[in-house]
Formats: sequence, structure tokens, C-alpha cells
Amino acid sequence: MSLKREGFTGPTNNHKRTGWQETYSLVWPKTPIDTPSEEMVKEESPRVTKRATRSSLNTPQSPLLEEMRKEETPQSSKRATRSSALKSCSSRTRETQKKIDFRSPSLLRDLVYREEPISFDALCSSFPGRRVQILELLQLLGPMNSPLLPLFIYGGASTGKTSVILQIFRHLKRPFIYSSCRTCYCPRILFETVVNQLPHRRSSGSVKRCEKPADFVNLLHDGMSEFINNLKGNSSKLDSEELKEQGSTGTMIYFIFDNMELVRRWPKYLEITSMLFKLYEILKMPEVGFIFISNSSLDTYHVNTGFAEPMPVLFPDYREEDLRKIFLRNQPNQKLYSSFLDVVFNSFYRMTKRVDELSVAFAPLFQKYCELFSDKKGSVPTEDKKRSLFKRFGEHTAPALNDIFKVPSHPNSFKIEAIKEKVKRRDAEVTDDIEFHMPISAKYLLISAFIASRNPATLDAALFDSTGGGDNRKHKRKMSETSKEKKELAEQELIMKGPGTFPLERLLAIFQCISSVAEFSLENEQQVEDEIVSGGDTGIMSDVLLQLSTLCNANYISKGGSCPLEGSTRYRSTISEEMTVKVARSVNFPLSKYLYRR
Ligand SMILES: Nc1ncnc2c1ncn2[C@@H]1O[C@H](COP(=O)(O)OP(=O)(O)OP(=O)(O)O)[C@@H](O)[C@H]1O
Repeated sequence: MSLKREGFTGPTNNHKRTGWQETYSLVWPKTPIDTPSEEMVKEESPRVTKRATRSSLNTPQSPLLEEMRKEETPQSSKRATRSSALKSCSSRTRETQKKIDFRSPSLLRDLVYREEPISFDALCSSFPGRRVQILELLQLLGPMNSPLLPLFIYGGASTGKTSVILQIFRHLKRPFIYSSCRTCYCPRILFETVVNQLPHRRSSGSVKRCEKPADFVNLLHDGMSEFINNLKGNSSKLDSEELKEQGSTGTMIYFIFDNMELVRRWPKYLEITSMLFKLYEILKMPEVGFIFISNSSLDTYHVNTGFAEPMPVLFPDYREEDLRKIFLRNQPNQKLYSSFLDVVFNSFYRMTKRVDELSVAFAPLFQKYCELFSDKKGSVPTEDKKRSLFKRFGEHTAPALNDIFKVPSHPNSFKIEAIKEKVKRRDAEVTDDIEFHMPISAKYLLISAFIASRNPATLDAALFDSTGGGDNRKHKRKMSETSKEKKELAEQELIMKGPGTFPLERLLAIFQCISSVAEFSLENEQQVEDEIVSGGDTGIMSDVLLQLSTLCNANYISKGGSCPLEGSTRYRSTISEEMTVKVARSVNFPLSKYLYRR
């Protein structure tokens, strides 16, 4: 299956996960850690003195939160009424609390980096060129249990922002909740990903729905205050082993929001970014720290909201010597790799300073370079030889340099608008050029899942009649009557909500409808012939469940919790409309006819 974009195979990409829930749910590390950073941060820099004191922040109730509560949707106020009813039912509350073990170590340890902690020296040597930023961040994070003013880590793409902050948390062994706006691609998914990682929610196992910023703030506030209160109440009851564990992690929880620049592509993004940047002031909980990571600087966010702006920490582009160190770092034959860099580095450095792009370009080139020396084991070229190699190697470097231009792994946000324009112009050719190496049944499953996630279930009967449906003329007439503005608002709301969930039965029903039409229309086409030749079943209904499980494993369809009423597992499409349109085009399926547009 080649639907996914080529992933980066560079130096240390193991912290990144694919899938819509990009989380770092981690297990308790076993070995103690070196803590030079704790000593280092004792001497506070002037910036760190800006850190707020616990007492100054610990006001009983934030007026902002009150304001947000007023803005709450009817849905969430219903929820609140329900929850207050629950509270009054004290025996039930006690029962729930009994089920959840609020004692800190067991809950907090799930939020600590999964792998063994690393020492300060190991941390710095893993990231050549980032020692200054590591020290600055350690200073700002401060000793254990220090309140933290929100941080805003920014810098160009692939400058190590994510990797460095995550490894710092690994080093400090502190609990954190990570979410990336790349994989959490709409507000609802972002909110739910964060809320459902809260300690008490993880332990209770229930999944919370959260669509509006106000709901998010309320759930975050309620979840964290419940957790913190229980933490304080229970710390006296901890045995010595648990106290020791609590002592090594502290009681702060940090929330990391990565790829913030992508939020600016969302509808009503100003509401979301200003809410996120204000969270610290809204919650007024010194036990909670916020860290935002972005490709673009604070100026691009219109943060002029009257609140203290987050503290910026710049990750500048790498200098030539930094990049050389980064690429030399894990090479078994340092001399040979260094001579390789002498031959190719300058040509590439002029084009890009991005570690991911360079690393993709260097890997195959170095293989070719090694082949030149395969017969002379251990030999390294002399200066004269390097010059002739530079010429000879040109035939390999030129196409690699072109590739850097062709496939940007992910565009810098500053260039997004320009790229969008380009994409619009080339749209028609590009989409037709893309090949999806995927069985037809998997393509139809992807399309069915997208339709099921996008359309209300009540519309299925109208859309899918015995001929496969797709006749939405009636619907179109209705659309023309509604005003353009109303329609836009409704569509924005739909995007804000993100894709909906559906049961397996509905997916299969849609799949059967659209594939039956396809089987008929594709009967004589090459694609079907190909499947016969390759020994595959001609009916595209074959091995559908197997395909579904493959798509779930690849995270194109996510498998959620079961519905409390139906008891069956629910699914959700995680691919974008753009991608679904491409898949649909590759099988000539008229997707737009089946999509509900208000
Ligand atoms: N100083 C460094 N040493 C080693 N590897 C590095 C360094 N800087 C970046 N990398 C590698 O480059 C890749 C991209 O890094 P990372 O995702 O942390 O960058 P980023 O700044 O968060 O990028 P983006 O803004 O695109 O999300 C990772 O594999 C990371 O290990």
C-alpha cells in the first residue's frame, strides 16, 4: 500500500507516531536518572524569575473560566447538569472514586516517557547544535514542581523542536501529555485526544466527547482539579515506595501542543489559538504547564488578546558544522562518512538546511559512495581523489538535488499559501498522476468509511437506493435556496466536529451499495482483469473484513470504543477529503454525488 507519504528515516525519528491519536502514553522507567539539570537550574536566569509563584496563581476560581462556562453549549450544560446530579448522589460518587486509584504514582507514571531516562550528557550529545536550547529549556522548566509560564518553542521545520523537548522530558522523567495538530487535524480530535489522556480518564477507560472550545476548557479544568485534589488528599496515605516514586516525577503535568502552525488552517482558528494560549490564565492551576511548538513565530498568531504571551524559545536553523556533526553522529565509519560529506555536503547545504530532507538525500548517496570503496576495505580517499570523486559523483548528486525540490516532506508554514496556489493550478494533472497500490476493495472501503463519517446516518436510505443511489438532485435544489453564508457556517461546523463514528454494519451496507455499482461499471475494465490475472477474486466484496483490519492497522480507519447502547465497535475515517477524492478518482467513483452538503 503506498497511500501514505514517504516517512522520514532520518537520525532519530522514533518519537513520532502515525495515526490520529499521536500520543505518548508511556510506562514507568525503571532506572534512576542523573540530574545535572536540577543543579543547573538552581541558579535562575532573569527569565526564570518571571515564573509565577504558586500562591499568586492559586486563586479559587478564574473569572475567565466562569465566562467560558457561560459560553458553554446547551449540550455541555446538559452534561454539567447531569454531572451535578451525579455529585448530589454521593454514594455513587464514592463508588466511582473507589474504582479509580487517584494515588499519584500509578496515574502519573503512565505519563512519563516510556523509554529509559537519559543523562544530561547523553541528551546534549544526541542533539548536536542544540546545547544552548536544551539548557534554556531546562532552566525555564525549573526544578521539580516549579510552576511554569507557557512556553512557545518555535523555529524552522526539522530543527529538532519536537525531538528535543520530548527527550528533555525523558531526561527529567516528568509526566506530560503530548498532542500534535498534524495528526489531530481538527479541533474536536485535538480536544478529545488531550482530554482522554488526562490521568483519571485513562484509568476509568471511558472516552469523552468534546467538540467546542468551552467544553474542552471545562473538561480540562474539571479533570485536572479533580486529579490535583485527590493527589493532595491521598499523598498522606502513600506508602514509602509510592512516595519515592512521586518524589522522582513531581506533581506537575505538562501539556505539549505540537505543530501549532497547522491550527491556522482550521476554520475559526483565532478562537482556538487564543483559547489555547490563554489556557494557563483560564485554569489558574500552577500544577499544569503548557508548551506550544510551532514552525512560525508568535507574531503570526494574532496573540494580542491582553494576556501574557507565552515565553518564546527559538530553535534557529543549523549551521554547517552542526549539520555535519548530526550526520556523523551515528556513523560506524566516521572517516569514510566524513569524506563522503566533503564530497556532497556543500551542494546540498546551499539548497536546504533541513535535517529530514538531507538525511533522505544522503542515505542512498552514501550507499553508492561505499560501493566505490567496497573492494578497498578501510580505505579513505585522499584530497586529490575527493576532487575527482566530486566530479564523478555529480551524476548521482544532481538527481538527488532535484528530488529535494520535487517532494518537500512537509511544507514550511510560511510557504503554505504559495504551495496552495501551485497545487490549485496543478490539481487536475497531479491528482490523476497519483497511483494507489491498493486492492480495489480497500479503496472502496476507504471511500465508504469516509462517506459514513461525513454523512448523517439518516441520509443513507435516500442516498443509496437499489441502483447505488448518488442522485442528490433534490438535495441540490434545497441547497440553492439556502443562503451562501448559512451554508458556509454549517460546513465549518461540520469540519469543526470532525469525522463521525459508525458501526461495522453501516460501513458494510454503504460498501455493498457503492461497490455493486462499481462492479457493474467496471466489468470489462482493465483493473478487474488485473485482479483476475493476479489470482485475486473478481468480486470486490471478497476479504472485506481482512482489508478493513489492514486499513485499521494502517490508521486510515480508526477503531474506537464500543457504543454503550449498541455494544458494537465503532469506526471512524481518519483520511482527509482531499485524499479520499484522489482515491475516488483512481477508481472513477463520483464521490461528490454521495456527500451530504448542507
Ligand atoms: N540536532 C539534532 N540532532 C539529531 N537529530 C536531529 C537534530 N535536529 C533534528 N534532528 C532530527 O530531525 C528530525 C526532525 O526533527 P523534529 O521533528 O524534532 O523537528 P521539528 O523542529 O519538530 O520539525 P517540525 O517543525 O517539522 O515538526 C528528527 O528525526 C530528529 O531526530
